[in-house]
Amino acid sequence: MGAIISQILSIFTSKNPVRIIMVGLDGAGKTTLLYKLKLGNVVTTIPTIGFNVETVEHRNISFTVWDIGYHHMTKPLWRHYYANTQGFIYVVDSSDSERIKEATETLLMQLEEDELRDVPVLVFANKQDLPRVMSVDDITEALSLSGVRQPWFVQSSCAVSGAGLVEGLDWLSDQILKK
Ligand SMILES: Nc1nc2c(ncn2[C@@H]2O[C@H](COP(=O)(O)OP(=O)(O)OP(=O)(O)O)[C@@H](O)[C@H]2O)c(=O)[nH]1
Ligand SMILES: [Mg+2]
Repeated sequence: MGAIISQILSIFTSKNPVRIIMVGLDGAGKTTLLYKLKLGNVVTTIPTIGFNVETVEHRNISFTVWDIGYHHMTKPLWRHYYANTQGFIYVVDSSDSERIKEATETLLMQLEEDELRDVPVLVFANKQDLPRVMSVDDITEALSLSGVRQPWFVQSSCAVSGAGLVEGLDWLSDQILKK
C-alpha cells in the first residue's frame, strides 16, 4: 500500500526535464556559464568539441542544458539539436564588438528554423566584468531583436562571478511555466 502511495505521489512531484540548447560564437562563455550554474565554480575550459550536457535545477524545474561548441554548430547538425527544444540560450561576448555582426547573423539564421518558432530566447550579454563592453541596449539593437518573432530577453551576465545567471533562468522559467 505504502509503495503504491509513494508511486502515485512521485507522479505528481516528478519534474519533467525541460530541454534547453545553448549556443553562441566560440569563446562567448557557454561552457564557463554551464559549469558555473551546475557546480557553482569556474572550470578551466578548452574550446568545446561536440557538446556538454548537464542538468541544472532551478525553481523546481529541471533544465537539461545542451552547451553546443561553436565549431560543432555546422548547419547540417543544427536540426539534430533543435527537436523538442523548449528554451534557447544565446551567449554573446559583450567585449567583442568586432564579432557582433557575426553573432547577429548566426543568431538570426537559427531563429528562422521552424522547430524554434515559439521557443523563448534568452540572450546572455556575457563578460560584463570586462572594460569597455557593449551594454544590454547596444547588444539588443545590434542583434536586431525587435524584429524577432519569439519572446526574447537580454540579461547582462558574468559567467565567472555568476552575476546575472539566476535572473536569466528566472525569465526562462517564467516563459516555460506560462505555456
Ligand atoms: N572575463 C570574463 N571571461 C569569461 C566570461 N565567461 C567566459 N570567460 C572566459 O572566456 C573564455 C572562453 O570561455 P568558454 O566558456 O570556453 O567559451 P565557449 O562559448 O564555451 O566556447 P566554444 O566551446 O569554443 O564554443 C574562457 O577563458 C573563459 O574563462 C566572463 O563572463 N568574463
Ligand atoms: Mg565551450
